[in-house]
Amino acid sequence: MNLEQKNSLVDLCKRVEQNSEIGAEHFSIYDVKRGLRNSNGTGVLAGLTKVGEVHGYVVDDGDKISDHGKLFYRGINIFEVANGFQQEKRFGFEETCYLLLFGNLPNEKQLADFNELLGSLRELPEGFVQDMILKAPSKDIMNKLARCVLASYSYDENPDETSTFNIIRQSIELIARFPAFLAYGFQAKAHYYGAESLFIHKPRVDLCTAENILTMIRQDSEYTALEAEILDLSLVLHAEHGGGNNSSFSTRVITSSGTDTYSAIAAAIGSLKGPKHGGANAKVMGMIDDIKANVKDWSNREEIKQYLTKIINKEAYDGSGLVYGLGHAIYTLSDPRAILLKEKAIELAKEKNREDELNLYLAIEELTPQVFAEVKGSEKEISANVDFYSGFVYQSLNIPPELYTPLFAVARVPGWCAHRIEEHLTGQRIIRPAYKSVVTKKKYVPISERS
Ligand SMILES: CC(=O)SCCNC(=O)CCNC(=O)[C@H](O)C(C)(C)COP(=O)(O)OP(=O)(O)OC[C@H]1O[C@@H](n2cnc3c(N)ncnc32)[C@H](O)[C@@H]1OP(=O)(O)O
Ligand SMILES: O=C([O-])CC(=O)C(=O)O
Repeated sequence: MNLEQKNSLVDLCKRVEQNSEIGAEHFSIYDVKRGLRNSNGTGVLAGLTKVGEVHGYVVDDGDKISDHGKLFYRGINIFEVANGFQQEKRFGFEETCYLLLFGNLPNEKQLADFNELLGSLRELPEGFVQDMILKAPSKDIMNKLARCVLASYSYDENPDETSTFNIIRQSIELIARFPAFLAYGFQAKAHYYGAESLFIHKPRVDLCTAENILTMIRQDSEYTALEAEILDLSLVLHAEHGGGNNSSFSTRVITSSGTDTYSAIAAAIGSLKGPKHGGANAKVMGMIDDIKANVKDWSNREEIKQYLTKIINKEAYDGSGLVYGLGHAIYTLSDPRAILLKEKAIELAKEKNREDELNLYLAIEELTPQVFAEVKGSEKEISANVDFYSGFVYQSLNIPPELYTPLFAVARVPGWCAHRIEEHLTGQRIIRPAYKSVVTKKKYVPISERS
């Protein structure tokens, strides 16, 4: 684009800004549920699900009352899910995929068969790595994941059929292949944009999802049992979050049009990438670096508070006014996933000598709600969400930062697929809410008469 074209685009931007102005009063006149939220802060009821349940408050006489967060996968509390497989010293992500997709925990034989099936599907189709990944590397791995999903359409002999069998087949194939999409997308980026040596390790049928990720992203394929165990737990904790989160709702909206699995899952990845959703885990890391660079004494709570005030006042970090990793649409007092990840962060901080850094996270978690209340004069409860400690945990496992949000995507595929299947089986209608037009009616003007 030349300078003249750029300037004319700047003028067009001003025009669209003027033409897009909708006075705040219109939203109350027409009782628009901005962000699909009711006036008391609860979400608009948009559907029914048996996949996941997210509890963050109780409603008493129309008032929203804050509560500690609870998360259920197919009716089972996430704490029980995590304790269950960890106590039995097993990996849990595959069992979680089975639970989310089919509705029940698998017995030993069912889990073994499912693991075998996933193992047999992990390798990418012939030519895929060369043609779809290495020939078009991307600086952003989320973009690469979305493209891998869309490209999978061309490698599927029956991509469009929306029978339950076909959707489940495609879902299992995607769950199996995502670790390779992530690892090879990362290798292509590191090689073509970071001048690193290129290595492509094949997935192994005998390894679980977490182990395959670690083995494929590392040149020496080495990982410790603790690293695999923590990554597996993190995948489990990120696997599902009800039908209303932005990416699962996107999956349901798109599924309701009757389109193919690849289109629906690619859209979900686009949603998850956003900094207010899964992209927040990467934003947290940038924010922590920014705080470290600007707060001289990390143990000085007053200094931290002052900097958080600047962030919320849009005077620091990315100017968005957001303290990333805090706040949630449903959770108020706590996010159960953040509690579990915080436990891991504390363990890892001791082991890796990162306690000073962890103390900074703990201070931000504790002080942000105070600063938020002071600056905004808001009674809204904000607490650490799943994205706050996940980056610290991944960093302690030596996982590169550009993979933090993509790992969230790998984990969420079973959740998205379970919602797609449920929408397909129970939705029955295209999702199509209303938009009230508030534009003044005008006549079409012939081109010769326009100013
Ligand atoms: C996996 C996940 O998606 S978990 C969420 C990950 N996202 C983040 O961590 C980003 C930071 N947090 C946020 O942006 C928000 O808390 C969200 C998007 C997660 C949830 O937002 P909601 O609960 O719907 O709150 P909503 O968007 O209505 O915000 C209400 C007000 O609180 C502010 N607010 C909410 N969270 C924060 C925060 N973390 N820091 C500063 N301000 C915040 C909003 O900017 C808004 O202010 P305004 O009224 O002046 O515009
Ligand atoms: O529920 C939400 O809005 C966001 C979230 O935490 C998730 O999708 O994991």
